[in-house]
Order: sequence, then C-alpha cells, then structure tokens
Amino acid sequence: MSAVLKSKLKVALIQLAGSAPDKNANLTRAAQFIAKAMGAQPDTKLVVLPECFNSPYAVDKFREYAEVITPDSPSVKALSDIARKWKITLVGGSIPELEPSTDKIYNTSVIFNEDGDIIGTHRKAHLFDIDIPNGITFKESITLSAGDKNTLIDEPKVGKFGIGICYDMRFPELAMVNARKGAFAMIYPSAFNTTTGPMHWHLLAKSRSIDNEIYTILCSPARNTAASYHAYGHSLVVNPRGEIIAEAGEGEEIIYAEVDPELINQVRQAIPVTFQRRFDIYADVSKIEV
Ligand SMILES: O=C(O)CCC(=O)C(=O)O
Repeated sequence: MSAVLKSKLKVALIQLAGSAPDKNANLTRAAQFIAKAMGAQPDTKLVVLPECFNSPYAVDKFREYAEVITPDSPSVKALSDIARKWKITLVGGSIPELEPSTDKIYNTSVIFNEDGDIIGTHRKAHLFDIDIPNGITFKESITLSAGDKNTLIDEPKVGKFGIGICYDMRFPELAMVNARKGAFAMIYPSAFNTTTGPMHWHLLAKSRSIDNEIYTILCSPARNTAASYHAYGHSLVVNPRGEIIAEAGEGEEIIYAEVDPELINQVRQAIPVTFQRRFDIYADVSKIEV
C-alpha cells in the first residue's frame, strides 16, 4: 500500500486569533491571512484553518453561530471564494453546523477544491467531554452532537488525506484506517488548551505519524487570553519519521511546510511496520465496512 501523493506539496497553516465574537471579521481575517500566505509562498496548494476559527469555542455559543452547510451560507461561501481565488485545496478549519432536519449542531470541517467546490465534510466524531481536576472541564456534548463517519478526502490535484477535528486525534483508529486506505496525511483542525496542550499535543501528533508513517498536520487558533477558552497554539507539521518540520508559537502566525511523498516511501522501507502488520492476530480495521 503506498500513500497517494504524486509530488511534493506546499502547505500553509493559518494560526488565526481564536474565539473572537465577530464572525464576519473572522472570515475577513482568514481571507487576509490566506492572501498573506499565498504572497509569501505562491506555490502553496493546501491551506488549513483552525477549529472553530470564526466563532467562540464555547458550548453556549455554538448554536448562535451555527450555519446550515449550503453553498450560500456565509462561511461556506467565503471559504469557497478563497479557495477559488487562490486555486488551493482548503481545509476550512471547523464551524458550528446546524442540521435543519434534526435541529442538531455539529462541529464540522468543510473542505474545498481549487474550484471552490465542497469536496468533503467531517463532523467531529469524538466530542471533547473531559474533566481534569484543577485543570479543565469541558463538555461539548451539552450542545453538540457527534458525527458518525470517518473522512478520507481524495482530491486528484493533491492526493488522499484524512480529516479529524481536535479530540478526534486521540483516537488512533481514524488515522490508521485512512493511512491504510492511502492517505499521505491526517489533518486535524484543532484547539487544544493550556492544560492538555503541554501534556499531549506534540506526543499525539508524533504518535499518529509514527504509527502510520504519514504526515500529521495540526492547525490551532492563536491563544487569546481575553477569551473564556485559552487555545494552546503551536500549530504543527510532523513528518512520517515523527519529526516536527514546522511549528508555530502562541500568537497569530502562518507556518509553511513541504510534504514529500518520497519521504513516506523511504520511512516505510527503512522501518517497514506498514508492511509487517499481523492481521492474522488482530483485525485490519480499514477493511471493516460501516
Ligand atoms: O484532547 C484534548 O486535550 C483537547 C481537545 C479539544 O480541545 C477539542 O476537541 O476541541
């Protein structure tokens, strides 16, 4: 099984300020930052935004900011225009989504091709419900519902990549399934916090890379200490060998990296765990139809 990525790929991660209340201003800011990224690295083909990049990350705000995902909804239209303008594949971070048929709210990533068409959506599958004494308590499930699928995007210009959102990265199965189906990377729009970020952010990204010999791409909001939720920042790209090849600080920043399919092959040849699986003693979860 080889990862489906034909040539080297330039990526940019946009670590925008988190949790600002003005949705339109956040969308404008995303457009400005992506313009800046394209000016700095014009051959960028893949751009990633953070989790909840245009709304506060707060359970009591998700419904207020939620949109039905249609080509005309404000965030979808703005992101589609950006992707078309710059001819990029755009992982549009995530936004609160309203599903009108059930009145449920999801934390959803919408992914666009270079024509601005939606090529996939991922609803956060594992909700962030945790309680760390003297650390952080958060319960997304108070207002959010969980998505019910794994998401593998197959974009001919870019290749195959998997999408998860933040807490999803703690569940290695999504990455495992997508890697075995040919993904060259897992991309997680994320918003870790100042308690679990220092504990696990880098370790999780490296683990997903090493387990699967793929790239792992995490895009966080910048830290905003005026907001109720303090994002960790540190947007990150980890290569298939488990090395950090790009990392942001805590403030607003764009980071750039180059993804190289040859490195995936080299790492898999050198440490061939990808081909040494023992599916006679445990299941190949990528073969399970759901
Ligand atoms: O897993 C964690 O520690 C943080 C997860 C998170 O912040 C999220 O899912 O939004």
